[in-house]
Amino acid sequence: MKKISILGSTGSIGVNTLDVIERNPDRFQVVALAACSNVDVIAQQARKFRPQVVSLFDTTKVDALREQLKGLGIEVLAGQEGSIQVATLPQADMVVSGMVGCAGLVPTFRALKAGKALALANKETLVVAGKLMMEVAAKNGCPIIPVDSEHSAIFQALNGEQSERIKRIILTASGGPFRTFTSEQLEHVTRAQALKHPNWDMGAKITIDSATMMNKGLEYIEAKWLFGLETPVDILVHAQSIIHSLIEFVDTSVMAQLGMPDMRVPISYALSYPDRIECDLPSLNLAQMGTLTFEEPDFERFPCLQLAHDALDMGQTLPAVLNAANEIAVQAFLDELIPFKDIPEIIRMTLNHHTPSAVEEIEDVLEADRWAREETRKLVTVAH
Ligand SMILES: NC(=O)C1=CN([C@@H]2O[C@H](COP(=O)(O)OP(=O)(O)OC[C@H]3O[C@@H](n4cnc5c(N)ncnc54)[C@H](OP(=O)(O)O)[C@@H]3O)[C@@H](O)[C@H]2O)C=CC1
Ligand SMILES: CC(=O)[C@@H](O)[C@H](O)COP(=O)(O)O
Ligand SMILES: [Mn+2]
Repeated sequence: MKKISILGSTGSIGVNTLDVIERNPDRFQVVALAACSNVDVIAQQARKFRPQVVSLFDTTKVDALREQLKGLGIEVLAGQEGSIQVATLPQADMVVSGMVGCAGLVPTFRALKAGKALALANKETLVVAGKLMMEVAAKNGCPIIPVDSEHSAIFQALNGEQSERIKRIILTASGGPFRTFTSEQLEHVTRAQALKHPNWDMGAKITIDSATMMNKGLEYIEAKWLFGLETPVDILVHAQSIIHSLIEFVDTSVMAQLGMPDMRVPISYALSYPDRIECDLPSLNLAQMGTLTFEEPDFERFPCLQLAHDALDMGQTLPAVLNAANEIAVQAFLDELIPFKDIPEIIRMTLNHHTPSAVEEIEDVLEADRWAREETRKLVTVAH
């Protein structure tokens, strides 16, 4: 029985993870859950899965959660310390990192420090602190099994081969809801349009990231940390999200992983790796699908792609600043304070205002993150 702690249990990744666990009660057991403020959902999850520990980041909500779980013998914790306890619970064999944004960094890092196997969905942790995360995982012998669909595809296609045998990774992108929009059309897109991903049902932040294609920029950085900074990563637009990514090996042979766009597949794989478990989900029917299409990405219409490439190339604190600026700009767009096209502009300005410094420890990342949030908020206020 594999014992699982879930960071971000109330979100899209968390709920899909619990669905996989519920379908496999003989294999997996939930030992701890953490979320931010969603009392009702985490309480309902706790009543159903009976973890030892639950935690809410929002300390003002904890009394309400304690009230709902009274008499069940479940320990209720709060704040970042609570998330860390969920991430490091001695009984947990594996931690699913499914919080959104840099908020997941410290608990995820602490899970690795505690020697936990990591099922990683929270790509932002690798974007902001890839070097530190990979170092601590290597030092403590912790496997990082990617949950992000593209990185799960690459991991599966690699099938244990050495990364040195990879010629290049081909990271697929749906292109998002605005794949065919002109630059002029992008000036007038609405929040509701941006929240309609063509293929995937996900949380709001990543859905907007897909619309700006910052998601692919973040995934480019994520792939570099997971599969080798020297490995070339090309982005290929594939509107149907059926081929989840490909690897070209040095002999030009190409391996791909395909499947219906359903996160329960990469989640099942990460939880059961190196095994595979049966999933009672619809099979891929390529004949019914008919056509799969491929295009080059457009770095002009989707400037976030270039911003992410440049931030990784320049290194130091720039990826952390890129990420924080993106989180604030995306939230400002969701709050209807700025138009869609301001998202990359505001991120670019924040990056330009930043004096990069070395990242030696997590506190350096957190400091850059704090600075960038404040700077971006000022830019949002000016733009509004
Ligand atoms: N959704 C998907 O299909 C995919 C997601 N990912 C990645 O997975 C991560 C999660 O995405 P998704 O599930 O869509 O996001 P959601 O917005 O749906 O869920 C976010 C989760 O994080 C929790 N959370 C947010 N802030 C904090 C905090 N400060 N402390 C503790 N918990 C917090 C939320 O709690 P609460 O509900 O209480 O606010 C919620 O449980 C992201 O990094 C995303 O890029 C990657 C591939 C696919
Ligand atoms: C499901 C998943 O992994 C998301 O990251 C998804 O890939 C988003 O799609 P695009 O960013 O390709 O639009
Ligand atoms: Mn993805």
